[in-house]
Amino acid sequence: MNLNLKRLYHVCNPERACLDGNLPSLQWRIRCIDIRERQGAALLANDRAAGLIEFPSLSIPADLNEVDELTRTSAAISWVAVVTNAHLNDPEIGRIVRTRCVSYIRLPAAAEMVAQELDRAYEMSAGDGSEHTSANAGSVALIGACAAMSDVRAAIRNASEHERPVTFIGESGSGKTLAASSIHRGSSRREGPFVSIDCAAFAPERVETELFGESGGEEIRVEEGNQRSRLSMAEGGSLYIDGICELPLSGQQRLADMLDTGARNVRIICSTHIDLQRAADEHRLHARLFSRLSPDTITIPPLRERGPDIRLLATHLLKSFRSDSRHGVQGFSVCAWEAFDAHTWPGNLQEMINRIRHAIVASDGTLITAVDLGFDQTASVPMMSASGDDDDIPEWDAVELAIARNQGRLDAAATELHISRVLLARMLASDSRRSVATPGELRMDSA
Ligand SMILES: Nc1ncnc2c1ncn2[C@@H]1O[C@H](COP(=O)(O)OP(=O)(O)OP(=O)(O)O)[C@@H](O)[C@H]1O
Repeated sequence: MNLNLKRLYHVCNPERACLDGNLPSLQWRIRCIDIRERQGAALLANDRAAGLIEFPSLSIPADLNEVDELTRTSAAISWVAVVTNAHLNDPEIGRIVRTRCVSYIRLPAAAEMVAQELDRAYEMSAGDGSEHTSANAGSVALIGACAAMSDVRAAIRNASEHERPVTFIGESGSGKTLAASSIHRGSSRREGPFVSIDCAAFAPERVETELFGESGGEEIRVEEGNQRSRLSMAEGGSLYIDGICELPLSGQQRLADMLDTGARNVRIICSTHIDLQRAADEHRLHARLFSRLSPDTITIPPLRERGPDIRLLATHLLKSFRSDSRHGVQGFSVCAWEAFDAHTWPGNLQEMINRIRHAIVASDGTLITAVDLGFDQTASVPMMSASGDDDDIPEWDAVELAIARNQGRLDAAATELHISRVLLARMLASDSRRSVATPGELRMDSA
């Protein structure tokens, strides 16, 4: 027996369930939960588990109380709803889907898509919580799977192999400091110090001294208190100069001199949120420093342009911080995902971290909602599902004819109607004329 099977609870009315052909059979141990036989008992998920609620097979509204109770009491399971458009417009189903489920699948849905959604839900489930960590996000690797972040990682790897100054360009909170430290950690200087200075944090007359030390002297002491300059602290390692355009031009000139002569054993990494050419044109970047920095720049994309990485990062951050939760937060609800996707993230990763940390403490359930995350409301956000648009739905007369012509065989009828068998089964299950259906053919085997 394969002990590594993933647990899936399939909640449905087995007589009307239509997903049997579309559930992943490999790697999963599926248990069918007959909604008619449940009497309020919670499902205990000591291990990780995903759950699938097949709404089209249920009696609506009769079964909704049971589903509400089940998802409330079995919140350790990552629930995925299977719905039709009509279900999404039902206020009670909409509430359950938005606040208790981590995602939903709109019928018709391809088997691969169902498997993908269940995998994702399973990854989010926490089981007994043994994998909870309280990692500091500042110490984590640069997370991201989108093409732009793959390019960034490749550029970082490349920059780790040479000693030329590198400049990161990106919005506030997008990950420039983390990327700079990644270069240092990947370079031959990794055993040396990684020192940073935020030029915007000092008054213009102060920042140069902080960076280089007292002018004219040994460039060691920056003030009476024996404090060393950042350059001397970074000796043998890397110096990250955050906000290079905020360094006064005289300081930029000194930095260009230093790079020209190679006088210090310090690798220079800079960052700015504006384009270098523009900064030079506007005389915010010294011409000589511009020619030193411009050959090696790496642009960090804003979070709003990273597509699916937004969910990847949110999931990662939640795992990092959820041990702070009083209620054993397990994941995000559908409305939270929708809010994530709709938001423009002006504060980028830093904003996401702040929102998730706040939500973990604020949440009084096991799923974080849009409101927990500090988003105003959820109603205006359009519902989005993992599945694509519906097939063209055939007229009822055509459905009845096709079923009659094929002696009740749904596969053959669906082929004739040019729709998926799932859609046909769903139409039969959800319409009052479903007496034409042959329920026996739609049975879901329990495992
Ligand atoms: N791709 C990523 N994966 C994981 N964590 C990230 C990623 N990018 C940024 N972070 C985290 O987000 C936070 C903000 O990132 P960081 O400080 O590097 O941004 P920044 O661009 O330097 O911000 P600022 O311009 O305000 O200095 C940090 O805690 C960092 O560890």
